[in-house]
Amino acid sequence: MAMTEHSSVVSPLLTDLYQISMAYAYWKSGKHQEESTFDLFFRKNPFGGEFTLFAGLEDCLKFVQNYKFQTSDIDYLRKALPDYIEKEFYDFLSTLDMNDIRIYAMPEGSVAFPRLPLLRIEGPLLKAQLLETTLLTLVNFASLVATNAARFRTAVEPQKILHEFGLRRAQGPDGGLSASKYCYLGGFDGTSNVLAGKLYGIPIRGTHAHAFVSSYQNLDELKVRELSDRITGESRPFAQLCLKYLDELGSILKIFPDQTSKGELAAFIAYAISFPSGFLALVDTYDVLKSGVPNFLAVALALHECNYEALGLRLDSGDLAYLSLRVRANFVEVAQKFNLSYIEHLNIVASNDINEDTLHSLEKQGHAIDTFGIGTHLVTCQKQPALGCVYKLVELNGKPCIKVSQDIEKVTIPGRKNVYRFYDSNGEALCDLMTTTDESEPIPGTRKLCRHPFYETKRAYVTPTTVQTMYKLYWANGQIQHALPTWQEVRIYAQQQIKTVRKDHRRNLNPTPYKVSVTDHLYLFLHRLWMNSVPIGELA
Ligand SMILES: Nc1ncnc2c1ncn2[C@@H]1O[C@H](COP(=O)(O)OP(=O)(O)OP(=O)(O)O)[C@@H](O)[C@H]1O
Ligand SMILES: O=P(O)(O)OC[C@H]1O[C@H](OP(=O)(O)OP(=O)(O)O)[C@H](O)[C@@H]1O
Ligand SMILES: O=C(O)c1cccnc1
Ligand SMILES: [Mg+2]
Repeated sequence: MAMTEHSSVVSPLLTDLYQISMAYAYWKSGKHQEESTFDLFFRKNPFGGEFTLFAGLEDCLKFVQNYKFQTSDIDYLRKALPDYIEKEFYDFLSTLDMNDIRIYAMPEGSVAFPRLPLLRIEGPLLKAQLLETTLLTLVNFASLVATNAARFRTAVEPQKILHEFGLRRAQGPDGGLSASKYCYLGGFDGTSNVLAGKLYGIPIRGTHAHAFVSSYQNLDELKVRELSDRITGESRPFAQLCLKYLDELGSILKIFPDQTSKGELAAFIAYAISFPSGFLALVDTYDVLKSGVPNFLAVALALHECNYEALGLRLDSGDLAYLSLRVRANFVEVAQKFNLSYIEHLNIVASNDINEDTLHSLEKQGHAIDTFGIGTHLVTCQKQPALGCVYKLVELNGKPCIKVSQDIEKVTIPGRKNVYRFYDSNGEALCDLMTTTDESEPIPGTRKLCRHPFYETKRAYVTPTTVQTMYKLYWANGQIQHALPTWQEVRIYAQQQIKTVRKDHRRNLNPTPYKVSVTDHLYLFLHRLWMNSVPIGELA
């Protein structure tokens, strides 16, 4: 399945009023058919980093493919817009489609850098203009949260499992669903969001909450106390077995079996009877080391006697590094005493307000956590709430357009451009080179002058071992031009792309800026146009 389900609110009215106002003014003044090119790009990487993951392309293509003002949309506009809007404009809008628009883009999941167009939109001015806000809203959060997830991913060792638990804290239902989708792209392994699992095929994962533990006061409340042996099918007195093992654990773990919470034990027993092959217990409701872990291990050993293996436990408070190490030490002791080596390797899941800095700190301290469950700070992008993608007109009727600014970073790079990524012999990215579309493609093994777009003295010769052409034509003649990859393939591509970015560009503290350069031809073109666009002052 290439295309995944799409939010139903993504439609032509999901835009800013000024797009429709401009559309009318273009139409009224006879400019609507003029041939335009817009670039969609950002100026600064998020989170103080030096890379961004580009996401949201499939949603953009689906939006363009389904672009149609519904009768109710037109009726609403007639009421909402001024009376003097000519009625023929509404007739024009009601038949509008995006079939003569062309969209060039980087593949979804590409690593992107400032000033590179992520999308290049070409076609009639009115139509290309109408797409601005919706394309931005589809790309900005998707790329931001995917990049956030990728940063969390790089903060931990590759074999660690990351689960996204953010739905309850996300910016509304659509924010939650988008976060689950794009965190998976960024390298998370699963989500607690069940709808995201259904829509996007993301593995759904989860444990249980404190409420399940608190819902039991004591063992008498257990209505079911038996469990059938997985192999023989024979009914076993499961609750009794758990109490027997709890007693044995007293001297091994140096705890008092009578002091563990019996409500907690009852909850674990009930949960294990319900999920004998999927038992993962939340152990911090009362006291992790004196109650939660002994109760958990007692149930795990009883499960073993019934030919099942427990999965692990979750820590949700306290010092996660210290507690995880103590828990692992308990696992090692029990594994040795009972000669059950898998007990040593049971999964330790940690959650509770984890952010990127916590992950880096935990890695430095040393810990025994296998899986991180992360919600709030991941999905709300705590470090930076928005990516600043913009949409700028760069060419009209074959003539380049430039937006000048006092702030050099805000000057747009005019004209239709291509982007090439240069790689060294290790497959690491050296720099990106922007060219005008009439320049020839750079050739691998050939030296090329790469210039900073704005600073004359910053330039270098680069000889790439390989060259990646970053754009593909994705939308033309009213059709998606490439069979789109599956969501799994996009995720794999994103993970491969991140590995091509040198470690010093990826580190979290003061990363080295990646070079985004232009050819000599584009440099001269840009600066000539810039000069011509700025009037010469006169001092009296
Ligand atoms: N070893 C650690 N190093 C750095 N940060 C940690 C470590 N262990 C836990 N944290 C973080 O410290 C914070 C602790 O949260 P908080 O102060 O709310 O305490 P708590 O353990 O949740 O207490 P409570 O029992 O009240 O829930 C969390 O953000 C958690 O991710
Ligand atoms: O901490 P996050 O990264 O957002 O991860 C998700 C959190 O959601 C759940 O509890 P919730 O926060 O609802 O309640 P609690 O903090 O009292 O456990 C869970 O136990 C995690 O703590
Ligand atoms: O499954 C979990 O453990 C979970 C799910 C959502 C939020 N917090 C935890
Ligand atoms: Mg919490």
